[in-house]
Amino acid sequence: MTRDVAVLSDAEAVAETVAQRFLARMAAAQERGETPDVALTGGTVARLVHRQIAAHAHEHPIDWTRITFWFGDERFVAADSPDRNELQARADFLDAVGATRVNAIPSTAEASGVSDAADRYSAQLRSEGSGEFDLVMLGMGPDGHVASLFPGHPQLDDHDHIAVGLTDSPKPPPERVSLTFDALNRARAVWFLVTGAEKAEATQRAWAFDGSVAETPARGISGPSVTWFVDEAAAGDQR
Ligand SMILES: O=C1O[C@H](COP(=O)(O)O)[C@@H](O)[C@H](O)[C@H]1O
Repeated sequence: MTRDVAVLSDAEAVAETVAQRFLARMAAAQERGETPDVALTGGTVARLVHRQIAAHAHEHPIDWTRITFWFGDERFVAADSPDRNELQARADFLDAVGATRVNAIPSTAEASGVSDAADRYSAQLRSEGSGEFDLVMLGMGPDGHVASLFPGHPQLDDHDHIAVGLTDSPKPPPERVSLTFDALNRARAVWFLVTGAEKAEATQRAWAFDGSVAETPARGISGPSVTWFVDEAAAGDQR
């Protein structure tokens, strides 16, 4: 695994940099004749990134109907709940750019519970995914969680599923669905989007030579190419 770190001045700078890199990456993939699979994340900095993508989309020759979007995790709530990562991403950029291949994790309207939603999403990814994400974007919580894989939770050790459900997320809402590490790591590239001083300790643990995935789930990300886009506050002393 290679790990690159880009330390930018603040969250806006992270959003602008990631958006430009994303647009260039998608244009290049399509130039090669590919239809990339991309896993999106929820979270505060992701929303800034998504809005920057919408603002600059017209500068790049991208056919948005030839990118397949997925979600790394989702809150298991009503389809129209503002807590849905999907709805936020649609509002922030997917609808504006005209994305048509948007694979949402089932809501409470479509699945009987988190396990059912996880099983349905796993089946969808198996049948409609290419088998590898071109890009997975991930936020990281102050506790080191990624997607909805939280410290000390059994989902961290699941190697039998593509997606798993949980009903006891320490961050509300409690019912969620998450891709597993095995699924998230089937990616040509993983980009972490991390900003804010409250993330500095978790960032330090994630980058440390030693440490456990149980304490800091971000350490479980081990795709071939991992890039951290962080602001100075999240980088803390490690700049
Ligand atoms: O709940 C979630 O939180 C994380 C991190 O969000 P942030 O606001 O601290 O950046 C996010 O990665 C995840 O997708 C989301 O469901």
